[in-house]
Amino acid sequence: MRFLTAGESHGPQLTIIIEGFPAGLEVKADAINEELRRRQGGYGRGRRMKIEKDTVQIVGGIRHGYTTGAPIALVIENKDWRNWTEIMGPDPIEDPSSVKKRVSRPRPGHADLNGAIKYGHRDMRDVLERSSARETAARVAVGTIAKLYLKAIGIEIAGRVVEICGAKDTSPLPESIEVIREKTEASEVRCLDQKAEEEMKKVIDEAKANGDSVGGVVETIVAGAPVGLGSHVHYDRKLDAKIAMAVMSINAFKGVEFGAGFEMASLPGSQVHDEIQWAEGQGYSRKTNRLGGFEGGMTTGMPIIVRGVMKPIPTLYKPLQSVDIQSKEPFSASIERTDNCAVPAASVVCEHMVAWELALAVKEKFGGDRMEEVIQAVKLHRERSVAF
Ligand SMILES: Cc1cc2nc3c(=O)[nH]c(=O)nc-3n(C[C@H](O)[C@H](O)[C@H](O)COP(=O)(O)O)c2cc1C
Ligand SMILES: C=C(O[C@@H]1CC(C(=O)O)=C[C@@H](OP(=O)(O)O)[C@H]1O)C(=O)O
Repeated sequence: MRFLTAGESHGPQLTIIIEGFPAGLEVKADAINEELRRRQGGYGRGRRMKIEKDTVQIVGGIRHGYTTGAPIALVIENKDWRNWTEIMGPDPIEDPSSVKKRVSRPRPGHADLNGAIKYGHRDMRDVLERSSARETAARVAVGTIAKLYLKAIGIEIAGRVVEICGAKDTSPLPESIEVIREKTEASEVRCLDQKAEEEMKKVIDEAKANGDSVGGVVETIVAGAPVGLGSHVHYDRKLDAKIAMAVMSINAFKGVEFGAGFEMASLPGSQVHDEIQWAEGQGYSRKTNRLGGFEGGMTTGMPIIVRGVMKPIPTLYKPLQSVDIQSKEPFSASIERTDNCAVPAASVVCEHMVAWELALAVKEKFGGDRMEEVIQAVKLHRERSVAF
């Protein structure tokens, strides 16, 4: 299974092609739209999100509400495009400077300068249009289909924000994915605890007032993954490593941890490894889940707990020092429309990247051209795991 996306942030649309989902999976546009709505929201977003109202058009591979097994093609329009038609048009224009000045002032922390040097762009718009996290809308659309596929075999996913610039939500995880969803949906920052929410909003407001930006930590929780997704046999078959890559691929993500994560560095083995137990009719489980659902690159059957850290947004209303690539003069970067915190939105993106990697792992282990084949194979594997 694989997917590709194309499209610029201020171009007409995002275009998505996904290959490999079996036939017979129920997919409704509304389900994708609901997840797109979740990604668009969250405290700290900028003016762009007031313009967009992301909705998906299904233009291939799904008929009468079910996948056919053919490649799935999706489109998400950029409503902002109509304000950028001249600047973003594909056709040659006589005098580019009459349309708009080149973007020649790279923002520290964004892709602008590296992309310009690498691809030889004197107008850094040709970098920023594609490096923009606008593309994460496409990933959420793909991830929603992955979530539906996983749900059909008993795997559920939720996400939450655990920190924004030092303001932490230390509340324990509720037992049920449904409760996590309800509580985070009621929160403007997608955390569980109301007091933490107020603190997080405060640090976002303070940063905004100072022309600054903030990052944070998000957590994705997966319940119901069967034992043995992924493999220990080769570096590129370890599922925790693949998930880490998928999470790190989200714009502005700089680190990933599973379970107790970096805290493990200061704990002895007796306080890290999860003791194994067995019960009639239930099979094996762990007494604790400090390893976050993975041993040997394979799922243990315990919930997967993966966290990612997002750096603060690079575009700042109070700009940092940089250099104009035309004049080579130093300057304070020009002020652009921007989010000042996108951690709540990123938590939704993280859920969907994890969903995609799990869907790949399920497909690899269980195969299947039709959904009923997948469902049957997973059921048999679960029964064998309990009886083992
Ligand atoms: C949901 C989301 C929204 C973002 N919004 C902005 C933004 O408004 N302004 C900005 O400069 N960066 C924003 N970013 C971060 C940049 O896209 C990112 O820092 C940039 O692509 C460079 O990539 P890197 O940080 O991974 O190195 C956002 C990231 C995410 C995940
Ligand atoms: C468009 C989205 O996020 C954008 C990500 C982004 C960036 O530099 O990554 C910059 C901003 O775009 P603009 O420059 O148009 O204001 C964000 O709004 C989105 O999430 O849908």
